[in-house]
Amino acid sequence: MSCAYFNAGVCRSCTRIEQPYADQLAAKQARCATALAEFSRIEWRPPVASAERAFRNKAKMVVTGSAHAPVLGILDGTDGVGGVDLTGCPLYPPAIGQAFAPIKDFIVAARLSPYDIRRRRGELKHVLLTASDQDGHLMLRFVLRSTACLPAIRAELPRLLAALPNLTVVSANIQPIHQAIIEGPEEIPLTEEQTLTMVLNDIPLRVRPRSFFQTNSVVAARLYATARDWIAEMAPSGLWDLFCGVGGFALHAAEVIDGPVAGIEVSAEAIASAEASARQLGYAQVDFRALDADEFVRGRTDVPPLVVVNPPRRGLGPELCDFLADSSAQGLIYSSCNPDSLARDLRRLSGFVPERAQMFDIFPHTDHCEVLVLLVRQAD
Ligand SMILES: C[S@@+](CC[C@H](N)C(=O)[O-])C[C@H]1O[C@@H](n2cnc3c(N)ncnc32)[C@H](O)[C@@H]1O
Repeated sequence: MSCAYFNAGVCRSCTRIEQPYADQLAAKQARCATALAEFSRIEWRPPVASAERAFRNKAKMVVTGSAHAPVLGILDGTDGVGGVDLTGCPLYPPAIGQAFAPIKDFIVAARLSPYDIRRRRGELKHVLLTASDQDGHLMLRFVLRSTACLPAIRAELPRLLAALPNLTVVSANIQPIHQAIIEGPEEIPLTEEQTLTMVLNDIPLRVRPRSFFQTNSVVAARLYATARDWIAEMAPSGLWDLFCGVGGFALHAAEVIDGPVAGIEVSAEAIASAEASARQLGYAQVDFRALDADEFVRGRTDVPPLVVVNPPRRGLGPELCDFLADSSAQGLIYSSCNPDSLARDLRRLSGFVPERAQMFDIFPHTDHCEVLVLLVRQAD
């Protein structure tokens, strides 16, 4: 695949884009297999490929330029003020690509001055845009230094909503800190609707402004469907989904097992979304709770036969690994976005043998990927 931004040397985010996609996939698979080489019983299933373009459901654009001529893209790396326009990035689907021009018009009309990192002046830091694949509905978040320009945003918003009829969720995130972190803790809704529904394998997953959601919906759907198949094969009488987010694994699991399913996640907002999906699907056997995973497991003896875990990049950590190793769980399904922390955790999960793994290319043209591993308790 060819990208004009990469070829011009102005964006190097897709570090592997010059490599033919089949070679990228093989290299990524080899890197995962190398990271887990010590687990010799693993049977690797064929990697799951992505579309090469238009696969990203989320755009995170830094805003630079001026209130009269805003630039949406990335910093140009020179003085921390100049930016590169990336609105034609081929990773975005049409629903996202076509929304950038009306959003720029809105920034001009509302006179939102881009945040100037060097002078520490200006208000608008980022524009975050998410699209649902099915209907092209959009969620737009303005990351602002303060609430100062909210009246101007509110005044101009009806015109933006008229220009983008698929724009159903708008919010402002207040990020007063002068740091390279994208989001702050305060989210101010600007539309009544604050949920974007992503339907994956006929399961409605409800994404709110601050929820984690995989950035490649098509490959994420394959990931959840594969986990559901592996769960069905093991036919457990109950299941925990730790780090469940808006409930992707738990809601897929509930389709194929009879017993209780618990989903645990630290974000109360994500849990509210997961509960709403369970209600919509009529799944009374699924119980979602907003808790820290370590806290949830501490002292428990009622561990179900199968546990699904999908932690952030840092992995499970020693406490959770030791708890699971000492528990009565007979199987584990570990979905990881970091083969290194995955390998470290697998080493610590004594008593479990990794038997099967599959790589899902959620992030084409980069070195990142998702790996799903099935671990089975070893007979004494
Ligand atoms: C990689 S995401 C996975 C989300 C979900 N399984 C999915 O498929 O979208 C990791 C999730 O773990 C949550 N998380 C982070 N630390 C946590 C903790 N200590 N306890 C419980 N959940 C946590 C994050 O909020 C995030 O939703």
